[in-house]
Amino acid sequence: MAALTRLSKSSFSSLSSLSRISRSLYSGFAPDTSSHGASSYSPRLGSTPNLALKDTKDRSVQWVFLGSPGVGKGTYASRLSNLLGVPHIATGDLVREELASSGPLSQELSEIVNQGKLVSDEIIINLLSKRLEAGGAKGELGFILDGFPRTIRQAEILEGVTEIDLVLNLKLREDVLLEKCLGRRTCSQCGGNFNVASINVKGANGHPAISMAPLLPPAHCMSKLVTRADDTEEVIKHRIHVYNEKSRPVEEFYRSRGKLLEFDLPGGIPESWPKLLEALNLDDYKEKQSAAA
Ligand SMILES: Nc1ncnc2c1ncn2[C@@H]1O[C@H](COP(=O)(O)OP(=O)(O)O)[C@@H](O)[C@H]1O
Repeated sequence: MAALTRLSKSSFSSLSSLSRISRSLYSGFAPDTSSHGASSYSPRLGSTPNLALKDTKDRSVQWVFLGSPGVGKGTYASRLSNLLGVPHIATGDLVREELASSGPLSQELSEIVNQGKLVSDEIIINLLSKRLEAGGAKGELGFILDGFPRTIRQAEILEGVTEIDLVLNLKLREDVLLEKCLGRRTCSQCGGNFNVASINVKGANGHPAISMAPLLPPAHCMSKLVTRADDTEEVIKHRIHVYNEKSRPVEEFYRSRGKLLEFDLPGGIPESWPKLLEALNLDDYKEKQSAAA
């Protein structure tokens, strides 16, 4: 009980700080339609008939990416962030930065992350608030959030402070998720993310066959590849379990608000990226942008 009171008190202060940051982030800036054209953008509604998008004239997109560990949230969020000119904010990256900083939280975080558990809502809200504040100071507008919200409580806090336009739910078979996580590598020098897994899974139980070529690094990164400490088989399985238990309900949270766009990945990047752009009604986005310029 005492812990609950403590959590709600501290979450309240984090919430007001996120709220304050969010307000300062979106007020006082002139809309910049030159780089991202958000004012004219609205996804096709095919698979989500109730998707009701806010008119985003005064700011850029505010999207959330959901999906199990290993599904490719980072890959596609980062590509879309480049395309739309909005920051890709991954709370997993914020946690890893904090871990690497050897700050006061790093020991506590490393134990939680390396066991595949979720960091407390309070810590995550704090890290995210700081990131949004830094972005606000640089004039960032809009965001693509990856890995947040991961609990209903985080979703409620986010809903209390700002409007989310679209929630993209990326989906992939669970056996493929495990292989993909085991194949993840990062270049310790340039920070690039790669995947050495070569996936060829036959169709079974109503699931179609799926093939994904590895995403190999350039030769100069090859000798500098590292594996995340939490990408061991045991920890990945636990993270997938935690996702199903704690984060799956977040899908329903947004589905019931008509904001969820489901996307089944048909394969690797070459097959999935064009189909994703099509699902988001962004397939001719670049052409429209240059025609309007
Ligand atoms: N929104 C969040 N809430 C709680 N913990 C989080 C959140 N985002 C990231 N984390 C922590 O950081 C770890 C790594 O996150 P992430 O890079 O998103 O991994 P993945 O999606 O591959 O599981 C998570 O296992 C969790 O411990």
